[in-house]
Order: sequence, then structure tokens, then C-alpha cells
Amino acid sequence: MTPVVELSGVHWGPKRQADILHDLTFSVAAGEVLAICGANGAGKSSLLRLLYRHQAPRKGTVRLMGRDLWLMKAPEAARIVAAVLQEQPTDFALTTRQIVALGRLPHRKGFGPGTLDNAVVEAALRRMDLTAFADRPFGTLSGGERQRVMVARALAQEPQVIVLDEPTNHLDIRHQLELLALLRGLGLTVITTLHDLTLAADFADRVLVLHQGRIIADAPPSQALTEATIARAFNVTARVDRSGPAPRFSFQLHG
Ligand SMILES: Nc1ncnc2c1ncn2[C@@H]1O[C@H](COP(=O)(O)OP(=O)(O)OP(=O)(O)O)[C@@H](O)[C@H]1O
Repeated sequence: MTPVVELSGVHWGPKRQADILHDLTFSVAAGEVLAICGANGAGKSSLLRLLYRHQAPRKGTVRLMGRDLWLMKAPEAARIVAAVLQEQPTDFALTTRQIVALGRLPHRKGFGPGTLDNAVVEAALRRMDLTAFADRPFGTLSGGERQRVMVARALAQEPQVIVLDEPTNHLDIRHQLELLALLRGLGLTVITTLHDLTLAADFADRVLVLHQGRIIADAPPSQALTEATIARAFNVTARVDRSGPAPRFSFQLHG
């Protein structure tokens, strides 16, 4: 089956500067949940930007459903991939419902939103437990509520792939677990950066570990998040205790 997302030999760097991402090759199947882990500056957000068509590879190709992402028009790509990013809208006067409705833009054919658009927006609000906040200005919401609005906007886009940058930031423990369970339950392809290795191990089918812009592991969590890989990626001494139902990670600065 054609992978939903496929990178081959991808390099990327800022204009007139050396490469930051080096020779990335991997693919993600329909419905798969991929966590991208790595130290600060490893290149995780830069990699995500290649997936939602924000920046083009310097070398190599990024394919969506078998087609070169850069041979698609932006709205077409946006009907396939939705992104939930750390940066949030600055128009704080918009209501929650208006922000979620922005997710319908790539689907709009006529002028205003149609009945289907409105129904999808209401369903996304319900799914993220935001109905009570629908008419509140975005600026009045808490950090965690805003994060849920951004996920609702992505759901309103009705994508096949959802790309998220540290989606559990700002969320309390319960909302972290709820969000990850909800993402898993969508049946979509999910690609997310996660700093928390315990959450990555618990939530992802596969973990891709980036180190200085290169893939140093790409495997199911138990094979990717080994003591040796964690030590290399994060420059710490790591211990993984697999005696319980879930792995327990502990870290120390090198002695
Ligand atoms: N447009 C740019 N111009 C110059 N340097 C850039 C640009 N984009 C990214 N970088 C650099 O590339 C490296 C990787 O950045 P990136 O944001 O992808 O890392 P990250 O793994 O997401 O880090 P973090 O965990 O801190 O969010 C960093 O050193 C960053 O400063």
C-alpha cells in the first residue's frame, strides 16, 4: 500500500546556510502514530515544517499519498495534512468557534460557509469538549483550552494526516492523556513531536529519534527508546526499567 507520507533523501537548511536536516528517509502508513523525539535543536520542528508544506526540501522529496507535496497546490495539501503548532493565532478577539471554522478554509468552494462546514465545526467543538467555550474570545481562554481549540481547528480541516508540535504543552496530566487517546482514536495518521519519552513510549506505534538533524532510530518504542539511543540523543546517562507494565525512564547528567 502507498504510504501516506514518504520522505526520501531529504535535506533541508535555511537559505545560504548549511544543512540542518540530513538525508531523512522514512515513511508513515495510514493510521500509524509516529512520535518524533530528540534534544532541543535536533531538528524536530524543522522536519514538521517539511510535512505541512511550510518549507521545501533542499534535496530529496516529500510525498503525500504518493504525490510530490510541492507539485500540489497549498489548499490541496491542506485538505490532506493539518498542523497543530506551538505558535497560536494572534487575533485574540476571534471566538473559539471562529478559530475552529478557519479549519474549513481549504474546503470552501463558494463564498460563505455552508451547512456541512457548520456541522463539521460543531462536531470538532464537541469532540474537543469546547462547546461551552464556543462564543468566548480566544484571548480569554487558558493555555490548555487554547491548545484544545488548535486541535479542534485541525479536526475541522478533516485531514488524513495530523502533524503536531509538542501538543501536550500547557496540558495537565489528565488532558495530556485524553488528548493522546483522542488522537489515537481518530484513526488518522498522526505525526507528533513529544519531549516526554514516557508518553511517546505509551502512545506511539513508532518512534523516530533525531540527533543533530539525522535519524538515529526509527522503530517501535521499545526498540527506539533504548538506553544507548537516549544517551546519544540527549547527552545524558539513561536507565530504562522495563520490569513494570510501562517502561520507566530515569536520567542523570554524565558523572
Ligand atoms: N530558519 C532558520 N534559520 C536559521 N536556523 C534555523 C532555522 N530554522 C531552524 N534553525 C535551527 O535549526 C536547528 C533545529 O531547530 P528546530 O526548531 O527544528 O529544533 P527542535 O528539535 O524542534 O528543537 P526544540 O526541541 O528546541 O523545539 C536549531 O539550531 C535552530 O536554531
